[in-house]
Amino acid sequence: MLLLISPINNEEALESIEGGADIVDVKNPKEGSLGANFPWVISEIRKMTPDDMLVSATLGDVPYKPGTVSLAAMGALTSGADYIKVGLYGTSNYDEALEVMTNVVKTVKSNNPNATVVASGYGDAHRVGAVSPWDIPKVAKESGSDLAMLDTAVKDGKTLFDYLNIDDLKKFVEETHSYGLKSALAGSVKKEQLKPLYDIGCDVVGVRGAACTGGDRNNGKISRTAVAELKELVNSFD
Ligand SMILES: O=C[C@H](O)COP(=O)(O)O
Repeated sequence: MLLLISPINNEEALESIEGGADIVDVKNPKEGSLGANFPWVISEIRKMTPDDMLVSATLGDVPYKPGTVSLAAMGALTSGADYIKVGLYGTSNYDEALEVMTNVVKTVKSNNPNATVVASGYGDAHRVGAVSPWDIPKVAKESGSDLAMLDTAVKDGKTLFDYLNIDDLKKFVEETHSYGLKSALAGSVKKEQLKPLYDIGCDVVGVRGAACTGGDRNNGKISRTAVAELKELVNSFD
């Protein structure tokens, strides 16, 4: 299981790299759960990240505006991201989510066939009127995305496990795998929740809060010690 860590700036990116993250996921929590950061922040982090380490960028908790989101995808790509994550927030159903993702995939793959596209839904989609988490694997598959992901839309201390139990998450991972895609799970994931996610075959776990000082995704900062502890724990499962 790969460890994706979400820094907001160069300083936190360095901590993520030194701590041993597998994927450095540039994000801007001020703009939401999958808030987008600025192109120059993505470029700077790409420059400081070793070539063999993936740099991910979130396009935001995106609206149902396929053209706008496609243009954002192009921006992330040209800024150096290898991994493009789309938070399907403003898409309220399967068709809308598929339309957005199909256009993002077209944009990304026609410019860099090796780049990875992640279709992300939310375990608590019902709280914000977003597309159901159960539609995400099929949206990922039909759009040509590489991963189906779930995070949480509202960061109020509740975790992904407050909305989906381990059997639900297993179903999500298995459906995703049945399409030949990889799965990613996030949402205020705690240290003790890593093993259950590993056991159900989750391919990528996304973390910010648990990698920050005080476990606080907003007021804390990513620390290399916390990242290294998470990484060591994940490695111990193999
Ligand atoms: O992609 C993963 C997110 O950054 C998770 O953040 P969080 O652990 O604070 O919910």
